[in-house]
Amino acid sequence: MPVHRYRRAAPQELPGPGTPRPWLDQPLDRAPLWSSVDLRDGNQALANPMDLKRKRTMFDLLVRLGLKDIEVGYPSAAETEFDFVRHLVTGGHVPDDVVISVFTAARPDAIDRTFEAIRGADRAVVHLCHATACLWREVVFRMTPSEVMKLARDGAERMVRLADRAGGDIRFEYSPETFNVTEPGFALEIANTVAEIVDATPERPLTLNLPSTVEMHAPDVFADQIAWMDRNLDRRDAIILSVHPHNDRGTAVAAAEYALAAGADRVEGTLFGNGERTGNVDLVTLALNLFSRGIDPQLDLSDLPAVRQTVEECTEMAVPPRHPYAGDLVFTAFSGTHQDAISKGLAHLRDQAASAGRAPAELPWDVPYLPIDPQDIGRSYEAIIRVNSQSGKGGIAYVLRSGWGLDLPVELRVEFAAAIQQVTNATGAELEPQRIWDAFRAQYCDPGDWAGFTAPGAAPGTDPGEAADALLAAARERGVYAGTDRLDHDGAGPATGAAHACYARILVEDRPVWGVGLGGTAGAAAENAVLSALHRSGARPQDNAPEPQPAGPKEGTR
Ligand SMILES: CC(=O)SCCNC(=O)CCNC(=O)[C@H](O)C(C)(C)COP(=O)(O)OP(=O)(O)OC[C@H]1O[C@@H](n2cnc3c(N)ncnc32)[C@H](O)[C@@H]1OP(=O)(O)O
Ligand SMILES: CC(C)C(=O)C(=O)O
Repeated sequence: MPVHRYRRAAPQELPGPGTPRPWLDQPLDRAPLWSSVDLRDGNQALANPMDLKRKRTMFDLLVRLGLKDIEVGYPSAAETEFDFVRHLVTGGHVPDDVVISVFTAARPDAIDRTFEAIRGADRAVVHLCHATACLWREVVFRMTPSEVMKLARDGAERMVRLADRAGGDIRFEYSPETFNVTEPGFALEIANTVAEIVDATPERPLTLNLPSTVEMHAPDVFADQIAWMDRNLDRRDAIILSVHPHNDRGTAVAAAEYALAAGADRVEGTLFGNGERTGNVDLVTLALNLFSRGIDPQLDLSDLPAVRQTVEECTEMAVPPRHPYAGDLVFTAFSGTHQDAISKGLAHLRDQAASAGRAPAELPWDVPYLPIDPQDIGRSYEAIIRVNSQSGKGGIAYVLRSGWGLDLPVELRVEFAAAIQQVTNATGAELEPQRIWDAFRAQYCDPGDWAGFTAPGAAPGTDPGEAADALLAAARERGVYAGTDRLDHDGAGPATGAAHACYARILVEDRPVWGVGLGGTAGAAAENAVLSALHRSGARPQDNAPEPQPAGPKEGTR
């Protein structure tokens, strides 16, 4: 690896050692101002940029989620971009509490076209942007620092002139693109200059947006850069300090969280982090990180699967299975010990709720391995536990409980889990819940040759213990000597097609054998359980039975 080709970044100097760095030890305690750039930064990174219909779908979604600050496009870049802004402005599609912003490069033609796009708007933000870092100045613009300063000046002055003429409440955003790799003194000077030109005041603040256009530093270094700007800007009270983290190092979320704690007021990002290269900071993750710590994110993410579906349709890109909060697998455990802990945690929550006379959803969430309750964001418990060779009895029992309402006795769980592990070891693949259920029924709920065997004179609806004893007594008449070792009965879930379940362990020549029965009554379930156990034991009813031998039934333990 040619490591010599890369340089270590000089960290941002903050005055004096021991200067407080609240981002290192003070967690966020409120939601920031959110700004979505899905329709601009997200859109410009798509293979097929959104057409008008997809843009509108995305816009409506952002509004529904509660975004009040939405960058809707780059009107001078393409026809669709321009037309979409006109569609929103002339159609009156921007709700009263939402402000749209439009992006422009610092070029006179681009700025003019941007103002054409928002003509007639009651209010809008014009977002001026150009790179400021040395590499961009020298290689891309081929300009000196003072020429780049002039680019900013000219752009800002032109915006102010056009805004004066436009009428409406037009405000400004300025982004020194590549801020994070710009010399801090130059970034500060150019930001102060723009704030002065637009005459930023607390009543009409400038949004100063500081991007890590290409994320190059660790999150704490970015936070130091933000803190330094926060502490040194001339008109800090007239500035909405915004960050725009990209995710090249995979730390955009951490960088945004630190930057907010370091003094930023606002964060620009996209849903699920779509954007250039590795993407923009993911607003969903940021918001749900706040939510998971008991802070109202001020965004409605209560139906995250629907949000994801719309975003996938608009971007034509899939959210990966491990994506925080939204991915298919992020609330799923395959591994046995995790499954065991999750199912115990869920049962504990249910028990707590029952004893408090409340619904589980009303209690504080504290379930091992699950940072939030999937149901709080519109996800279900269905896929929490999936079974493969890494799974254990807890997970398998969970599948039968959640899908079929069967709560297996612990010893039966162990036995059945061993059978399932043989299958998963052999196939090396996941076993779907339906196949687990099929295997369970085939193994434990089949009376085989004993089907239709009845105890003479047994009344329907008999008590389960009596029903089992009566059947075993009848079996003795047919030469099969067995006694009940254990009998547990319980309700069964609707998916079983029966109201009752019974788990019978009988002793056949001192050999314990489990059988499971389902039935419309507890007695019928017990009979079916005993018959299945008899069948599993290998014993067959004989027509000419020898003398019956007594067998001592024992009490059930549940
Ligand atoms: C960090 C960001 O995300 S910034 C937003 C980037 N978004 C996009 O690029 C998507 C929209 N597309 C564009 O911007 C297109 O490049 C267009 C259509 C607007 C312009 O296209 P073209 O006029 O053909 O220019 P092209 O993109 O090839 O070249 C860029 C030129 O603009 C200059 N430039 C680049 N960024 C800026 C800027 N922010 N302000 C002023 N000039 C800029 C470059 O130096 C270059 O100048 P040169 O021709 O003198 O060398
Ligand atoms: C325009 C700016 C904010 C940007 O998108 C970036 O620097 O990544």
